[in-house]
Amino acid sequence: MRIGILGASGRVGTSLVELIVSNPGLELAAALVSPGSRLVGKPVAGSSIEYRPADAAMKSHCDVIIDFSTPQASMALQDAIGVKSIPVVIGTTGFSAEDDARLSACCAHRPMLISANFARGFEAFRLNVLGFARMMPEGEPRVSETYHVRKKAEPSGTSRLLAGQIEEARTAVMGFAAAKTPITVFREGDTVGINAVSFDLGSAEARFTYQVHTLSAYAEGAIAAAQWLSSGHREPRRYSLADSLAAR
Ligand SMILES: NC(=O)C1=CN([C@@H]2O[C@H](COP(=O)(O)OP(=O)(O)OC[C@H]3O[C@@H](n4cnc5c(N)ncnc54)[C@H](O)[C@@H]3O)[C@@H](O)[C@H]2O)C=CC1
Ligand SMILES: O=C(O)C1=N[C@H](C(=O)O)C[C@H](O)C1
Repeated sequence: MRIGILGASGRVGTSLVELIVSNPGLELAAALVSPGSRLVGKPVAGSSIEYRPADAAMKSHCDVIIDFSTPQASMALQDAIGVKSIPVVIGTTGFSAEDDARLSACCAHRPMLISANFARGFEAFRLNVLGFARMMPEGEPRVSETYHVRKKAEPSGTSRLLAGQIEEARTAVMGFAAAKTPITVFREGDTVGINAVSFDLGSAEARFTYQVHTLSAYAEGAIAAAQWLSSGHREPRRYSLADSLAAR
């Protein structure tokens, strides 16, 4: 399978490149970086290709593209792909509501799997949190996150996803609009990712914590999703991580 990476010089992109070039069953077809990157034209270690600016995406004959870049770069990739049917896995977070709507519209042309968190086990963590929220809707939820200091101070896509889905679950059970779930943001050193959810029941409290130790957890999950998305004929629509895990 020929994989293109958008954001190839980033934290996750670097891990993706390493995993792909060390897997004989995979081929790195494109390593796409910022147009002004000092890496443009330089060889990608362990491969036969060079780092290329993102607008070279469509000259690379990829079977699938994996994107861990920025919302702006990700949307520019969609414009570059146009109406072509190439499958795309998107890990980039921080999209505006308008961008997210445009991504959904692009799914009319190609299958796209979009997830705020590809790490192994995150889906099980998410489902357990929502299960608790549905069983104990009176529990006051709080979401918190700890990431590396280079991540913006605003809540992560993961926290926004958890907070929003907890609200939806509680509203559905209680029959009236649940309060917004508060999110507390911590930035600490090189912390890869700690996501925590607590439910205060007054006389008791439940806590769920999910910690990612290495960036490869995200990269492994994204590659597995790309293999699923590009295997067999996938209808051109928007897929979630849950879709790929349920069908394995
Ligand atoms: N869904 C998931 O499981 C995960 C998602 N993320 C998200 O992925 C994104 C990237 O995260 P990191 O790798 O930590 O960030 P990073 O800042 O280390 O890497 C971003 C990469 O995008 C590249 N880039 C920026 N503008 C570009 C452009 N115009 N064209 C091509 N490439 C461009 C940069 O050169 C860099 O290589 C963030 O949105 C982050 O929230 C991060 C980890 C896990
Ligand atoms: O930037 C990160 O590191 C991560 N970003 C994603 C997010 O915004 O949720 C996924 C993961 O939490 C790590």
